[in-house]
Amino acid sequence: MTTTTHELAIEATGLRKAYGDKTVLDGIDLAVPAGTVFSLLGPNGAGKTTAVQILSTLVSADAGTLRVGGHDLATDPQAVRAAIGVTGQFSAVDNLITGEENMLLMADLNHLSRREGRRVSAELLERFDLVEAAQKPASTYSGGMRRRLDIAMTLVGSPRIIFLDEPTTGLDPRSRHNMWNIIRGLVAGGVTVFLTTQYLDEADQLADSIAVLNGGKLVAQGTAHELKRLVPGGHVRLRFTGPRAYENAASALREATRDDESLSLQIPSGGSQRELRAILDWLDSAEIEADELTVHTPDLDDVFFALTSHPTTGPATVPAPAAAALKENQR
Ligand SMILES: Nc1ncnc2c1ncn2[C@@H]1O[C@H](COP(=O)(O)OP(=O)(O)OP(=O)(O)O)[C@@H](O)[C@H]1O
Repeated sequence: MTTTTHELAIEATGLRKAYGDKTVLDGIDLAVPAGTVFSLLGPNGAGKTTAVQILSTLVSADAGTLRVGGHDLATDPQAVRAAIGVTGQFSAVDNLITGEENMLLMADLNHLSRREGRRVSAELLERFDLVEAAQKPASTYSGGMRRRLDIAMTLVGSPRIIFLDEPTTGLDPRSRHNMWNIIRGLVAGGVTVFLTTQYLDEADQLADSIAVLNGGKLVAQGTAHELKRLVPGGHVRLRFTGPRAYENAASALREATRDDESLSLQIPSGGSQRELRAILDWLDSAEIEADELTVHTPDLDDVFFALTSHPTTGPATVPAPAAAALKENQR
């Protein structure tokens, strides 16, 4: 790590925003360490894009203390703008001109000299595999190429913080994986990435830290691992080939859920080494042999559904035992 958690690239305290009588962000606190990927998740209309628009100076907040790149958003938006790059759902790519012309236009907007602009454009077109397409109009580009060009254009100004608003929506699996590698490359170079996404596997793959937005509040925050521990659903599954062993095990393991058809038992478990050892020790001492043991941990889909199933109830959607589990986990 080249950074410490003391260096926060993005800091928000009490961020509020309402449109008319609709409160979109109802007092949000965020802390994103420099050089990490932070992912904001939430259902459609939760306010993810609004958060990006505010933090990137495009829209003003109603309240809150906000710092981006060490600069106060209220007093020094110009410095914030110089430190960040934004690629959104509505791309900055001009379809009527070529990829290279788009890049050079960006270089002009960033006040690079003609020579420096050409050098940076060529380097980025190469890095994002767009050299062959560089002389063709952007209107002929595929969705994946357009996103790559969009990010390349964002990087012309060498931002240290990048906001990526749903960067892989609509891309095929290969292009999504390409984009993930690009994001990993950016972070390896020390860039901080603020990512909004509706793809939970994307947050799982990329994010150091994830926050779930629902009903105007952050209903959970933590690593993917911590969030997965918030929801029940983790279990160990024991499968037996013979009905005798199955019945013996079922009558002894009272908390297990039976599946008589597949002769399997499901035991609630967080999947820790200690819990697995206890189950194995118990099987040994009861002289019962399971034919298969599998561990199921909840995935981010389980977490998302559990935390965002009540659109209007706000933070109370985090079940108390789950909140305790997270606290325990963070100790
Ligand atoms: N300029 C605006 N004027 C009025 N309402 C707005 C405006 N911009 C956003 N909203 C409302 O604020 C809410 C949050 O919108 P936002 O686009 O931030 O959500 P989102 O989480 O990014 O959704 P999605 O995943 O669908 O992109 C929505 O109800 C939206 O209709």
